[in-house]
Amino acid sequence: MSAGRELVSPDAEGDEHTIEAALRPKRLDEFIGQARVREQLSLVLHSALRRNRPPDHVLMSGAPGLGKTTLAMIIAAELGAPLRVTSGPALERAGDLAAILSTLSEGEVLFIDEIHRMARPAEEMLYLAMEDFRVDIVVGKGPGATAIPLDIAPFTLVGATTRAGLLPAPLRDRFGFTAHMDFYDVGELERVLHRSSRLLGIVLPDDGAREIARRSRGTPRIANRLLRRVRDFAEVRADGLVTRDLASAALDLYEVDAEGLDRLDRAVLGALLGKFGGGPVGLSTLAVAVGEEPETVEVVAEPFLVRQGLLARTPRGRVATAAAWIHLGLVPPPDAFGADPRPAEP
Ligand SMILES: Nc1ncnc2c1ncn2[C@@H]1O[C@H](COP(=O)(O)OP(=O)(O)OP(=O)(O)O)[C@@H](O)[C@H]1O
Repeated sequence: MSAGRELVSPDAEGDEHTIEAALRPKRLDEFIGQARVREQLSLVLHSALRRNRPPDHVLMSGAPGLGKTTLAMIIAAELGAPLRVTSGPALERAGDLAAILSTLSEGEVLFIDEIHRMARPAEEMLYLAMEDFRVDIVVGKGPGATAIPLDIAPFTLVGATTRAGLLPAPLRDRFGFTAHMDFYDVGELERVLHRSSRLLGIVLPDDGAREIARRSRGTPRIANRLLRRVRDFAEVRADGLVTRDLASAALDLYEVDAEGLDRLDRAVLGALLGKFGGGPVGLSTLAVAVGEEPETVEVVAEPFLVRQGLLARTPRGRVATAAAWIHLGLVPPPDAFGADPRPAEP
């Protein structure tokens, strides 16, 4: 993987997990942005605390790196409850989930990341556990198999998914509250950066913070990562002060462009324009053209490109907008998606 690609990938890599843990807000009032989600969640949690009951199960959906894991930890901290963490791909068999559910303590928060990737038998076991705090342990095989019901302690499930649309309806319906996490705006990312720079001991003037925030793809994880790379650059090439010009030079070096597009984003747009005349083209064809998995293009690149108004999803396939042509320094054809249909002024 190239340096540029790693830098703006929204997934955490290597030592980053340790640094992320140190930078995570621990309580709801430290959590920046997502105002609506914060307010809704605060009500859910406080009313549960008043009733002295575990709150409803919570589903969080949104792109990688927006703070879903952080919020799950905050939920447990606000409830004063222990937290158990697992992920959909780790739950291959019903027994994997039964082992966790049967050892939960009362009120514990169970966080399942990537819940849409859980295997079917585990998913079915989860329905009953969420609704009735019960699991059926199947003993034996074939016609002689019997299900032994086992009560489990009332718990709160917090599920996270980058693809809410892939969750089967019976699972989605069992969550009492769904938090839709959106990309952060530049102002919110500036606050994330100021907070992180204080924790990391980096001197970050406002204009430097703004420049990094603008290029962070609306994602706190990327903002924190760019901050560290810009800090390295500032220490080696300057006096450590992260000014706007310095941030801009550092991020140019790392191939993060002025709108925060990374190599994959530019490859997707470049293929769309260069190979398919702006589209429409199907997701898998586009993914093959850039040498990536369709899921990577769909989950990592597309949501940001759509949000930036550079790509549109249409019933006939992916289409580059007029703004995409302009972003890559090209002249959009008159029939480009989103082009102004009026003739130019004489
Ligand atoms: N609202 C926020 N305020 C401050 N920092 C945040 C916020 N949201 C996320 N972060 C920072 O971004 C990093 C990534 O967040 P987190 O791991 O919670 O994302 P995620 O959505 O769970 O990602 P993934 O789905 O890829 O695991 C954390 O280190 C955290 O410090």
